[in-house]
Amino acid sequence: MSTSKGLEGVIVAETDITALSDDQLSYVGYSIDELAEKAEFEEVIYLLWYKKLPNEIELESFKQALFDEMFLPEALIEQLRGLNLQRAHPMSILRTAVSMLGLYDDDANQEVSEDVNEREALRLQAKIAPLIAAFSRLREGKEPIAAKRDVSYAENFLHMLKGKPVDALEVEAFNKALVLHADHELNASTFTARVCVATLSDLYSGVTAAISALKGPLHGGANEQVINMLMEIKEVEQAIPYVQDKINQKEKIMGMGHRVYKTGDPRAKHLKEMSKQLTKEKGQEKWYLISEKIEDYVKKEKGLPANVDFYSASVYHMLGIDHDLFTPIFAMSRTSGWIAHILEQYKNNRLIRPRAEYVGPENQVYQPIKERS
Ligand SMILES: CC(=O)SCCNC(=O)CCNC(=O)[C@H](O)C(C)(C)COP(=O)(O)OP(=O)(O)OC[C@H]1O[C@@H](n2cnc3c(N)ncnc32)[C@H](O)[C@@H]1OP(=O)(O)O
Ligand SMILES: O=C([O-])CC(=O)C(=O)O
Repeated sequence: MSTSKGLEGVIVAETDITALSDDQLSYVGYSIDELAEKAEFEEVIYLLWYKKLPNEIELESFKQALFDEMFLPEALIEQLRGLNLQRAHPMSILRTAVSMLGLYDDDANQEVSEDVNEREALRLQAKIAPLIAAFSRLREGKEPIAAKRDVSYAENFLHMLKGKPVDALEVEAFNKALVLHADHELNASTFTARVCVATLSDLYSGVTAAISALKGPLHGGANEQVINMLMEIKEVEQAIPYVQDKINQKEKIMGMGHRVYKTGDPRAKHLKEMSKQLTKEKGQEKWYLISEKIEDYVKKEKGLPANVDFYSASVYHMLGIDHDLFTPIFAMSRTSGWIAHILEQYKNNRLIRPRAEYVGPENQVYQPIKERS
């Protein structure tokens, strides 16, 4: 038996959702560069789930269906109030709350089928937006805000979170971030979701498992670490000494490096441009400039490119979003990709059960407890 640490380079599934090759990324054959510039997040969700871009009528009815589910059961809001909202990390709250959402969906008790999955998928994608917005507001002592009819998913989330008007550039930036985070082949959280549902467990279980995996700082949790780093650095001239010191201490620079991309993450340039525009518009260019200095230095010294988590940090900061909500927002977007992969797994399912090579001691003799050292 041969092993591949971290399953690097091991191909474990065929997929028609997302392709990563030669440091390019596409969803169902559409380049991420084009989607980032032109697509609404709702179109991308539809593309990932149904493998085609919707026409006008299909998109309208999909958006309406999402809007119709964009509310939370009252009982769930009451339960959210009782969680340890001030102290628990929002990713832990989200992990628990998405699991709780499943308690209010009768379909989660049904045997897995195409109809059941489709209804659950829509509900979960719709409700995760008011869910994050609601617990964020509740922890600040504010009441949840209802979704607005006839606005995009991106705008609706910002509306439910902030409860005040957002400008067009903010909506554009947020929509772009949602499009860019929507799917990414067999990253750790998506693989986790697929392992979970390959036992024929339900969609809520798959997404809850995926959220748990996304939370870690080597994966989605890195975006919060990036903003913490920028806040610690504070001034542009401190950027290089700070990173030099980290590298000398053999610490990782968050938001840099990637298991698959070696020359660059194709999503990063779009977020970089958004970061540049937003920081300029808001007169806070230093966050972009600090980021750029770190990126250039780590690329030069370690040959590592910025990943998707790097510039999303300054983008979300410019949108006035609490830093500990950055990873939940990643999860909100990635739910679309997790669901696409869960549906693909169900369609062509086989239990995922690899092997491990045993390297521990052998032929040990059981000793009564009193005789053990
Ligand atoms: C959405 C996402 O999940 S994107 C990734 C988000 N995660 C981060 O940004 C965290 C920082 N980056 C990392 O930890 C890594 O680059 C990962 C986890 C993303 C990829 O890791 P792997 O492919 O497993 O690479 P691994 O961690 O083994 O690193 C290989 C070498 O590069 C170094 N390295 C990798 N990333 C970094 C980094 N960000 N900063 C400094 N050194 C790094 C490692 O120390 C290691 O060096 P060594 O060979 O001298 O020991
Ligand atoms: O693919 C990965 O390993 C991590 C990543 O960039 C993502 O999930 O977006």
